[in-house]
Amino acid sequence: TGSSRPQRILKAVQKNATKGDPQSVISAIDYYCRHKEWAMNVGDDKGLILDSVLTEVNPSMALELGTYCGYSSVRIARLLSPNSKLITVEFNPAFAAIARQIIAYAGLQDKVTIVEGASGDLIPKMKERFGLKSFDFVFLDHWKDRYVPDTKLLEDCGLLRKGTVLLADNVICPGAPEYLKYVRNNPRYESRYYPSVLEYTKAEDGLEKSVFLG
Ligand SMILES: O=C(NC/C=C/[C@H]1O[C@@H](n2cnc3cncnc32)[C@H](O)[C@@H]1O)c1cc([N+](=O)[O-])cc(O)c1O
Ligand SMILES: [Mg+2]
Repeated sequence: TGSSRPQRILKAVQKNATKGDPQSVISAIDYYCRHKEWAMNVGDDKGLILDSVLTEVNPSMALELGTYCGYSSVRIARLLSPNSKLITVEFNPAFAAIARQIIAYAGLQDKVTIVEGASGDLIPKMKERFGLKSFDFVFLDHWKDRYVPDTKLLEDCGLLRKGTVLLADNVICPGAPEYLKYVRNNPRYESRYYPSVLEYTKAEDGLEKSVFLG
């Protein structure tokens, strides 16, 4: 049988990027997915917004839901301060295996922990497993109908603190309408929409940044 799209993305990284250079890994994936084969990475346009929000928050503990090939894990981890960590959750073992190799190729394996499993099962175990109090930053980029239940779960498990920033991909395309309703009409969140485009296309999409007010 042939290769998978994630495997072809890994090959493109190994062929075109420089080991230990996160920016070259990001550029290699963006080039491949823009010119050869589309893939659901947050991409370069929305990636710049992710970078700026992340730099502003400067999280010690970051969480990503939906690793896929690890593109946004690399984008996030490359901007973390020393001793800061990213935990990224992925339930497809094949995708997790590719992401692990791409994150390692970028030289960011010491900053990123990939946890295999379903977010709904793993979130309640995070405190005990990682001895953490709360997350400073959460990037939501997994199945869009999981954004609301997992946000509620993060609240209920005491994993959000006053000021934690949630950043959600695809709130327009494919869309996360229930999530927008949840965070925008909620006194516990201060929400703002960052307009952009769907990765590697001209279609409208954007990121929703929501600050948890405690
Ligand atoms: O569907 C999209 N993303 C879903 C992402 C899914 C990824 O997160 C994992 N996952 C899902 N629920 C999970 C629960 N727990 C753990 N991993 C999970 C899946 O195994 C996959 O690796 C999408 C689609 C488009 N699009 O244009 O169609 C564009 C985008 O930017 C997208 O993000
Ligand atoms: Mg996405």
